[in-house]
Amino acid sequence: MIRVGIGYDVHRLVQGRRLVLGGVEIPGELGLEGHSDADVLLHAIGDALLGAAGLGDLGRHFPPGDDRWRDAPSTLLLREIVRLLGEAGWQVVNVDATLIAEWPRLGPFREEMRARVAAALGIEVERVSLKATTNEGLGFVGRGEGIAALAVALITDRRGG
Ligand SMILES: Nc1ccn([C@@H]2O[C@H](COP(=O)(O)O)[C@@H](O)[C@H]2O)c(=O)n1
Ligand SMILES: C[C@@]1(CO)OP(=O)(O)OP(=O)(O)OC[C@H]1O
Repeated sequence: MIRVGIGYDVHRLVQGRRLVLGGVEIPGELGLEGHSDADVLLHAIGDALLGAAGLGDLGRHFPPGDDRWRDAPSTLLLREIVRLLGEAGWQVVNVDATLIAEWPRLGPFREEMRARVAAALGIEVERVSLKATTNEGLGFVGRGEGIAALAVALITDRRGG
């Protein structure tokens, strides 16, 4: 059995917050607002994995009112999601995600992000694909008010997937 899931997330760019994307802190004046570290890329990947397994979404497992997740690294959330999938008999085959942001450019950070995502998921880095696009100056992403991310994940119940 294999199953596929999709994830989407958005966080607002604000002053006075760290910018963490794909588990990597990116220097700059603006960061993402949220209850956790607001790593929008990892949240999209986490939702895709939960969706593939039919296990709901991030808010179900990590409620925003719960102090345990305040400023929590989203790599921790991903590890917990992989644990939940494992309990249900699933393992990750691959993930593919797209960052939608005018800034920062993904290029300089892509390989470090892939390595961190792969480590959090417990899979080889070759199974993690990270891409980016701008929003061509359009809408809230285009105005630099926020960053969005989309992800797709494939999971299997077979060892070695
Ligand atoms: N935050 C981003 C956005 C884009 N890129 C790279 O630029 C290419 C062109 O983007 P367009 O939105 O103009 O199509 C895109 O394919 C990415 O390679 C990026 O690295 N980081
Ligand atoms: C990750 C959680 C954890 O409290 O909070 P946020 O960092 O605000 O992220 P979001 O994607 O808005 O919602 C999911 C939450 O469960």
